[in-house]
Amino acid sequence: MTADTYSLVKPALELRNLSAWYGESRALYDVSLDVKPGGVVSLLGRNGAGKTTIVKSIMGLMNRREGSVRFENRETIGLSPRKIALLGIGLVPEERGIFGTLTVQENLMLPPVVRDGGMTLERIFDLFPNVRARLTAAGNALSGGEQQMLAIARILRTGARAILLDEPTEGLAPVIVQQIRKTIESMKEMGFTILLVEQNFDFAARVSDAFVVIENGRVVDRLEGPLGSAEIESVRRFLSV
Ligand SMILES: Nc1ncnc2c1ncn2[C@@H]1O[C@H](COP(=O)(O)OP(=O)(O)OP(=O)(O)O)[C@@H](O)[C@H]1O
Repeated sequence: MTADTYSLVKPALELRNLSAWYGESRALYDVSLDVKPGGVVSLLGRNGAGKTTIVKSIMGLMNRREGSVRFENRETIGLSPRKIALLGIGLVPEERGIFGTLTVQENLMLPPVVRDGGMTLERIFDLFPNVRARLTAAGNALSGGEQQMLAIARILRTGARAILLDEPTEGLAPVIVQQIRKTIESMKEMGFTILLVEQNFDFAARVSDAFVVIENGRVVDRLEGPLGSAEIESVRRFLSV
């Protein structure tokens, strides 16, 4: 999507004044951001800034959250994580959630289909040939890259239209990171709404339409891509990367 078209499209995922707590401890303060269909928004920020908490809050995984999280015009505050998933939001968590004693095929088929229009296995195997090649392997026999691919692949099968990716490139070799970049680009072309948490700013800068910078549980900056070199420098300085 070009920067011009991106600015005209209505958001699919809209956060307004989202706040969340771990027990008594407040972790998010009035976070507002939009992600459009076919758009990728990256959450940037140092360790402990609150990026994962935003993703967990969108899925309803915090015991207390306030404000508004709308997906395709439906308010999700007050809904259970299961109902939120049924609306078509899928999470690929940082720890990937692959079951080590199940095979790749079993892991792939595990999440329930939530909506029509999920990707067929054939299409998934086109995107992830490694997943097909390893179908009978146990989850714990996979490399980190293969686990990440499987974690993304199984969400695409469910019919989710918005995908929350928490640090998908963490600990992976550059060649795998490039494969994940291609996957995200294909998902964009297919119109998925993607919210990405990334420590790897170079990676995020390449795939994102917009960036939201988080610090101490608050949005401290918003940038629309593609970034100019001055903006890249200032974000880099902020993140100290
Ligand atoms: N289960 C928890 N209980 C209490 N506090 C938590 C919990 N998980 C995270 N926090 C706190 O919430 C704040 C935000 O953490 P969060 O994991 O969202 O940060 P992050 O930006 O995703 O960083 P990282 O890259 O380190 O995962 C931090 O101060 C963290 O210590």
